[in-house]
Amino acid sequence: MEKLMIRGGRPLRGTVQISGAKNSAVALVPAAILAESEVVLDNLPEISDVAVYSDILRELGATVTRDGDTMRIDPSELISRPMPNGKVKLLRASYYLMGAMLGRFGEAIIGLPGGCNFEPRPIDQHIKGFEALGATVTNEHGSIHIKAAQLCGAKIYLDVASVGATINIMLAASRAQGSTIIENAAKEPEIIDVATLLNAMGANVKGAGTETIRIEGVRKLHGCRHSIIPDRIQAGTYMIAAAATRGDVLIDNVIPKHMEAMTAKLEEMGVQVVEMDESIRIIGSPEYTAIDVKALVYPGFATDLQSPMTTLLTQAKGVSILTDYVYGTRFKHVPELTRMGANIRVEGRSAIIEGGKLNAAKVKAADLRAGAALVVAALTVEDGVTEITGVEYIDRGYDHLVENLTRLGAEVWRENSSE
Ligand SMILES: CC(=O)N[C@H]1[C@@H](OP(=O)(O)OP(=O)(O)OC[C@H]2O[C@@H](n3ccc(=O)[nH]c3=O)[C@H](O)[C@@H]2O)O[C@H](CO)[C@@H](O)[C@@H]1O
Ligand SMILES: C=C(OP(=O)(O)O)C(=O)O
Repeated sequence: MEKLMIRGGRPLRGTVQISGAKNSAVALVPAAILAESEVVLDNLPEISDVAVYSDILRELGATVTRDGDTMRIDPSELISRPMPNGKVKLLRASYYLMGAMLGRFGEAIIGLPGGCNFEPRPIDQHIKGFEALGATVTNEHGSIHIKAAQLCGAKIYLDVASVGATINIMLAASRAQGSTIIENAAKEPEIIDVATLLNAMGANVKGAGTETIRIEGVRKLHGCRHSIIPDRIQAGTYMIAAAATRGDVLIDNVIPKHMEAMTAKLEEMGVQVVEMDESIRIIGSPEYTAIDVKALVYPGFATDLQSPMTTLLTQAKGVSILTDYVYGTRFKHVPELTRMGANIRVEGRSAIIEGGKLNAAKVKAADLRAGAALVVAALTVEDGVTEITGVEYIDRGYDHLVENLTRLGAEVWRENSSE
């Protein structure tokens, strides 16, 4: 195990390149198994979730090679085989194997997903979708068994606009007979990215990015080449880090439209945000105003940025209230920030944050974005070195974190940890 060591107190300055999006990549890699020839994915992030997913595909018989940020997936020799344990337990998005295997083979046996369990994360809407498409779904000893003699298109209303359920249904429905309509679909940009890949593979998906998605099933899907959209959560984290350290950072390879909620909130606090075509410049200020933030589904403020945003709000004058309407108990970063001197209390789904300076401490990342919150916190600390364990969570989603921060002038390094 490793730990991150950060001596803070330096304003971040310079340019950071944002990699492709984790939450697209972990859907696009399994989507490739629906094709019958090679799929090439460009702008792929170098993160552990993607490495684990490529191993899973190899275990299923696909040929997967990676050269820089390009991955080639040849699924022509893929076999249908149960995946109850092992690597599927390491990441949340292994649930996409359910929709992809179901679409390709009409059956799937997949262990319940792992990843960041900051609160119970049900998959009832995924299952409801597979059943509506004609599959029989059972949970046997913690593995989901799904089987369909013939997938048939259906009208599916999602009780919650779930990103995972929307994508999983799109994957299976793209090979079903007839048309599927998903109502109350999630609208996150990653869903559009998956639809773009599927359509390039020969699928017929319309309406992705709106609350109604129509999928006309096709008999076969073929290989293609696709470039993954930039990671809006990584971009948002660097925007927050630049503001928290009172720095001046150009965040490059972003889609500013995806960052609108974050940009609006930063401006409300007093951060200067300059938008360009594919980049955003953040210019920090000595003083920030306390604000209220509500994490919602897209295009609202992203729940995945809620934890690092909590840290930024510790740098504002006065009391801020941050409420998470997506995950009401996603506050594992709060006790660790408190250990660093933050004044935060959690009430229901809200964190109430009183601004003040943070101190160096030994802290533990309990999940990916809790880790990001601690990294930002450590960067603001003026004296001493902060030690962050649980780095394996951070490595799930931040591509070249140490290199990027070092290039921006931060003092950050990895050490072996016995914890
Ligand atoms: C790999 C990936 O893309 N992960 C993202 C995805 O996770 P994930 O797809 O798991 O999140 P969902 O959009 O499904 O969850 C949204 C809400 O719906 C609820 N729900 C979800 C599914 C279900 O069957 N039943 C149900 O009740 C969840 O408890 C949660 O309250 O979207 C989340 C919300 O933007 C992000 O935090 C994650 O980073
Ligand atoms: C919660 C996250 O991811 P996952 O759904 O893969 O655990 C995240 O990216 O913040």
